[in-house]
Amino acid sequence: MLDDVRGRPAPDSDAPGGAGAPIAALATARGTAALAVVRVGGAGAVDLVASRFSHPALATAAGRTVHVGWLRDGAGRPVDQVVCVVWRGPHSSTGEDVVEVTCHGGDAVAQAVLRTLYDAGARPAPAGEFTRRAFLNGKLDLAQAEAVADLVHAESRVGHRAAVAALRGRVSDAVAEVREALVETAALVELELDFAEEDVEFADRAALGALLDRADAVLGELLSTARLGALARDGVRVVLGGRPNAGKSTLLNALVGQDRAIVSPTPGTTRDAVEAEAELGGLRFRFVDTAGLRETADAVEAEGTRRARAAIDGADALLYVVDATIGLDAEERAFLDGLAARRPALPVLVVHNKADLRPAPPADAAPPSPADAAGAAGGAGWSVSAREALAAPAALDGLRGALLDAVRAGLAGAEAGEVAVNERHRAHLDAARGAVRRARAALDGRGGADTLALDLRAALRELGLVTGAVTTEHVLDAVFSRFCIGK
Ligand SMILES: Nc1nc2c(c(=O)[nH]1)N(C=O)[C@@H](CNc1ccc(C(=O)N[C@@H](CCC(=O)O)C(=O)O)cc1)CN2
Ligand SMILES: Nc1nc2c(ncn2[C@@H]2O[C@H](COP(=O)(O)OP(=O)(O)OP(=O)(O)O)[C@@H](O)[C@H]2O)c(=O)[nH]1
Ligand SMILES: [Mg+2]
Repeated sequence: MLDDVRGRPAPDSDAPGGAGAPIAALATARGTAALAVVRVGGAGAVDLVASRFSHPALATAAGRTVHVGWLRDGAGRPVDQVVCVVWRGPHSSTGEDVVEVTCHGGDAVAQAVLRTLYDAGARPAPAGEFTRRAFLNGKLDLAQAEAVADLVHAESRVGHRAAVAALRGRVSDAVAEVREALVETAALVELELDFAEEDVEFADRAALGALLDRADAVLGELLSTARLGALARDGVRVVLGGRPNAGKSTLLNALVGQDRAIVSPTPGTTRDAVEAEAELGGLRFRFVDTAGLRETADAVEAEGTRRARAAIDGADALLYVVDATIGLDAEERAFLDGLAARRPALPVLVVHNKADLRPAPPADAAPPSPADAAGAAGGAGWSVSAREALAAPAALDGLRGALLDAVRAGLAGAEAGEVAVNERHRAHLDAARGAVRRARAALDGRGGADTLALDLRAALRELGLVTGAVTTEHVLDAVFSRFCIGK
């Protein structure tokens, strides 16, 4: 069942610590730090903090004022010297009264401050509760609220930019643009429905078609950013695969500049997948070293090989490492051809390693081009010495650049716009586009205005689910469960 949960009155209870009591939570990370911030929010928040503050006049403080004093526990013992920032609703981040208590950092102080406030009648804030209230009070729409979680979790420059764009309402604005086109279309179509018996066509079908095409185009643009959104949030998973002893583990260590994976001259050294991260072009790359691919009677190594294949199947890109003194054999070419057939969009770079063991190429030999490198089995690939690169990380810059280019090639320029929708948005936008296209087909077939109207309503509902104009408790729980306590 759909319902608009905004504006619904908060559950009422005046009991201290009860459902209507102010909520309190640590807003900063745990652990040793110079300062920690405890947030208290909801009706009565200012009175509650004032009851434990050395200056009781805090209770009548105006919004956006700062007060220095001592927080005392119920027995009057000093807990900490603190700074209180008072926010009066509706001019606060949540729209309600909020007091921020900045105390000294460290777990013992922050916990003592929290205990004092709970003792005074506050109740612990559930995860995401502050942002949920900001949404319910109309301070943020749902896409903006999600951006708050994305901002906090962003681990790369691109992820940060995408979250800032969404917080500023760029996803919501694009959705609103589609929404307006559809509302206009729907109004014209519904008008026609009312007069259906008189067989009057009010709506200019060409104009309706243009509105639907516009909606389809904007939805397409938004959907094209979903892949960037996934990579910005989860990182780019690059698997290092290849024969045993090709130098995969050495290459992993060289790429991330850390001694992460065990290297040895014995083929079959790596068994479990080993992960290490590095930032490249503003994206977080997660490199995954795997067991060498070969038939083996050793049960443990065979399991490693199975995991290696599974890792390749789940990869965003593959660095296929080859010992250049041996080259690619027929079985490997067949494997890479099969992979290219199964996952045509997977960037695959063939890396010819141990170049130091090969005689230097003639001076006039052309350097490998990214186009060659990207071609799977047939490509000339990249020639590197992972071992030498351990001491000279810049030696791999060409390979890094080619990898980044190959990954970016699959993003259709989405990075430039900064907007990057998340998986939840993608599902609703995709459903909305499906409905828009059904509406377009109904229009083209000069089909009944009644199915057209249904399709338009379905599309509008999906758009509403992105921004939270339409929502359910289930959607809100799914969104806000991703938040940390205190957000
Ligand atoms: N100390 C502190 N820093 C913080 C936050 C906070 O709550 N406290 N934020 C937590 O999210 C973020 C800033 N977000 C905020 C969003 C709105 C309002 C606010 O007071 N809005 C009012 C007034 C708007 C205006 O004058 O422009 C309003 O919407 O009515 C405050 C902070 C990040 N930094
Ligand atoms: N000369 C030379 N030796 C290398 C190079 N890269 C790796 N090696 C050596 O090749 C051997 C195997 O290297 P690893 O990195 O363990 O190879 P691997 O592909 O991870 O092997 P498995 O884990 O068994 O699949 C080690 O003795 C490395 O020192 C290189 O660029 N040049
Ligand atoms: Mg290895």
